[in-house]
Amino acid sequence: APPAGASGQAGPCFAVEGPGSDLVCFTLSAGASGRPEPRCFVPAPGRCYSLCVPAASSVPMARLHRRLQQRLRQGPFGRCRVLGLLCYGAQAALEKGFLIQDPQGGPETERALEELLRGLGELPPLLGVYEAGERGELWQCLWALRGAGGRELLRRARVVAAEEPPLHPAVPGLSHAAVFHSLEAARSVVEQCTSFIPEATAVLDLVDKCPKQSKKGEFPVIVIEGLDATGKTTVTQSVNDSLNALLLRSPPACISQWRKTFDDEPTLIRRAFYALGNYIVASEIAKASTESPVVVDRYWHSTAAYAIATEISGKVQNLPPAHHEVYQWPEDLLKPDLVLLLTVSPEERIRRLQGRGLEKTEEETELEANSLFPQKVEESYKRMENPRCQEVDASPSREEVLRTVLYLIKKHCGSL
Ligand SMILES: Nc1ncnc2c1ncn2[C@@H]1O[C@H](COP(=O)(O)OP(=O)(O)O)[C@@H](O)[C@H]1O
Ligand SMILES: Nc1ccn([C@@H]2O[C@H](COP(=O)(O)OP(=O)(O)O)[C@@H](O)[C@H]2O)c(=O)n1
Repeated sequence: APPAGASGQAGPCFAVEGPGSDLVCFTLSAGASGRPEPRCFVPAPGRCYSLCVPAASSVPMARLHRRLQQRLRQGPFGRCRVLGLLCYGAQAALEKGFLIQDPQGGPETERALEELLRGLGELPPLLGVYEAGERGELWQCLWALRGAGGRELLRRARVVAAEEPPLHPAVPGLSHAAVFHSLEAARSVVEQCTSFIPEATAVLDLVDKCPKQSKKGEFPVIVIEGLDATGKTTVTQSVNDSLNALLLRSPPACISQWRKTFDDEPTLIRRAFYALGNYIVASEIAKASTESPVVVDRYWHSTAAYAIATEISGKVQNLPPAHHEVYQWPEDLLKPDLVLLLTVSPEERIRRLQGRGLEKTEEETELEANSLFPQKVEESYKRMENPRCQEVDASPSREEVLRTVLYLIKKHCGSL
């Protein structure tokens, strides 16, 4: 049965993300009874706060979430621990936000949060304040900020522990917020960005110049996928030489100069950019495959696997189950003949990363630091369907990996 909130109606549930691999879940109860509160997230004698915004696939909300995230890293919040928070529930749509743990308590953090919220415009997010009761029980007060420095208490309810939901709360929203299954869906997100990202117009112009519904030519199209430093560049280049093929990559060169700009944007916008890149590459593949075999370094599977792994916090088991819609190839995107997934052990991958010694992006650093992340990317790759990824052990020597890859290409694509 759904939990009863202070109003007696079905209330929201919350999932605190990290720092461990498990979600800490809680819900609200009007009465004094119920299971014990999840102690772990309120540091005694400190205080704890929450902020949430709708996680709908709306550009303004995605930017608001990003803005809050950036502000919570600065100034008066420096002493606080900020954790991801998902608010989900019986009827309500998913909300995403933050749990802010202030180890010292005191009025400064609350004041700073109020100030932050008042600076956000007309309808700022609600502020949740968590405090211990007389018998050590935990209460959540939900405040709406009003004009002239006032605020209104919307609800006061007991915080009680809840079971982790069978499906990670972010899973149902993935197809709208991070994994795009049509050109139109990705295009409309980037279109909403033209007023504040000038490069968005240039990306859309390039996309609109591509012929719609590109069809593959008669030559085979082979995609090479895998985590960073598994050997994709090495393999694609040598396969290319051996087959006299054309080498393409996603994102394509024509939009690569804007990657940094879009990488700094929230997930919704960032993933829409990479999704559009795949449609541009599709038109390049269509053209090239009428003349020679084509080898592609990363394509839709990368876009989807990285998006899923970044959005789903915690352990590998939190990923959407096999055969979920997020793992299905978009119907309007040109399909390759063969997709090979290069895999190496984590230790070997770190060795290759270090050997290469390039400057690292934020995401790549996370890849190394948080071993759950690459596991989730790789597992997502393995769950992809139609076309699926065929795994290739890429730990042997360069020559041997090339031999295996050429053998598989020959087997699947016939004589070249
Ligand atoms: N089979 C292999 N054995 C040993 N080192 C390899 C092998 N394949 C690639 N490398 C090295 O590992 C590093 C990463 O390879 P690279 O092809 O750049 O990977 P990716 O394109 O997947 O990021 C490079 O320094 C490369 O020379
Ligand atoms: N088709 C693609 C290619 C890259 N990407 C993103 O770009 C990152 C990796 O790109 P990269 O160019 O650094 O990869 P490497 O070929 O250097 O390993 C991933 O973390 C994805 O977030 C994507 O989303 N879709």
